Amino acid sequence: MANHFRSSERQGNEENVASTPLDAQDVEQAPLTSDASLDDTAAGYSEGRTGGAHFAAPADDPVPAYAADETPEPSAAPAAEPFAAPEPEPQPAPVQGEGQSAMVVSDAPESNDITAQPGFTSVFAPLQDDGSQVIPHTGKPTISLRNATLIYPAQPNKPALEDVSLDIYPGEFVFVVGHSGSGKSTFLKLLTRELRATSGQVIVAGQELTKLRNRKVPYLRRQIGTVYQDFKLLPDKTVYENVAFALECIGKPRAVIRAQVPETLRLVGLAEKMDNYPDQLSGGEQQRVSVARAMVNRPPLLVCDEPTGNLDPAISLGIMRLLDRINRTGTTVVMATHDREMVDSMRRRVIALEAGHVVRDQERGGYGYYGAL
Ligand SMILES: Nc1ncnc2c1ncn2[C@@H]1O[C@H](COP(=O)(O)OP(=O)(O)OP(=O)(O)O)[C@@H](O)[C@H]1O
Repeated sequence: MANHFRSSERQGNEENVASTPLDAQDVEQAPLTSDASLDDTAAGYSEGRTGGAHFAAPADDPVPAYAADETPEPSAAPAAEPFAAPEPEPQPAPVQGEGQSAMVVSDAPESNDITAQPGFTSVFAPLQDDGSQVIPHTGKPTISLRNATLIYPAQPNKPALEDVSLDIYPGEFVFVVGHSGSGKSTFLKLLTRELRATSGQVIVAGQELTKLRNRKVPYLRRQIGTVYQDFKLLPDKTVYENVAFALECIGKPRAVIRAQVPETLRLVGLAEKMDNYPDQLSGGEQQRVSVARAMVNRPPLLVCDEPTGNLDPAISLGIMRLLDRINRTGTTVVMATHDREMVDSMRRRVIALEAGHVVRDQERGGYGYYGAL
């Protein structure tokens, strides 16, 4: 969606990061409530996981300083709780199928699943389900699709998504899985209104996106943080400037930017690298910058498309810890991924797509069997 957010040209040197402690893990504990500007915006944000974060009313937003289709993924919403959830205790591996909802259409056996083999220890074990991860499906969903279909003009006879109906509630952490080409990215693009559904309804933050006027799209996107596999950092801006840019685009005052950007960079463990350029960072660090950029204005919804796709497992764990903590403050997270091990370890809600259809929607689900992807 952010077509002027160019991909950085190198993925960075992972050795440096692999050997460093997961500093995000430590700094993530730092509360984000120390500056008045954040406190000012705290009203309207609900507390804790079960309540989830609320969307700000678009009408209250200032006029955007950019055109709809030039928008980076600005994020604007009231400040969340500090990202300071306690680390969950390691739990015994959950039973496959536990918590499975009635909506399961198919869930093929996982006989090739190395994670099911005796003695296997996941790098994501620290993120294992702590039993508190099922969000009640009550109240107003953050995301609601009703018979949503998306047909690309280049593929008129093969809908990329067809007749998809589902609800995602505030505070949920939802993995979207499926074969390459199954429709995961298309689904995420419907949520951010990068694409408009061909038919059906897509409601995000109480707005029907198929009817939303283009000029209103920036207001929607302020409330959605986005994280992509290829980071999409601006190579000619420093770490600080990359994060600040998201706030500048939505007209935040300089004083707010000066307070909020360093605080967020501290949160993701990059306080020391504020003046570096993206090509001076490892891949994991670049992704932490993009998480910081997505979260700097505390959006109630975070949409992630393969955020760990370019990272090795140890670095991915650092990013997932960060996203997990963000989710535990009440932010709804929807993440497309091919990372079987991560999904199997975390046991959150899993929505599986096949050829544009939802074939499984499972609480505390596993990755499922998709063969080579
Ligand atoms: N711009 C486009 N024009 C035409 N067809 C498209 C376009 N983008 C995607 N498609 C098709 O839509 C279907 C779904 O693609 P999508 O990118 O959503 O899949 P995906 O599950 O995200 O795949 P991957 O895991 O490889 O990223 C595929 O058949 C793909 O070829």
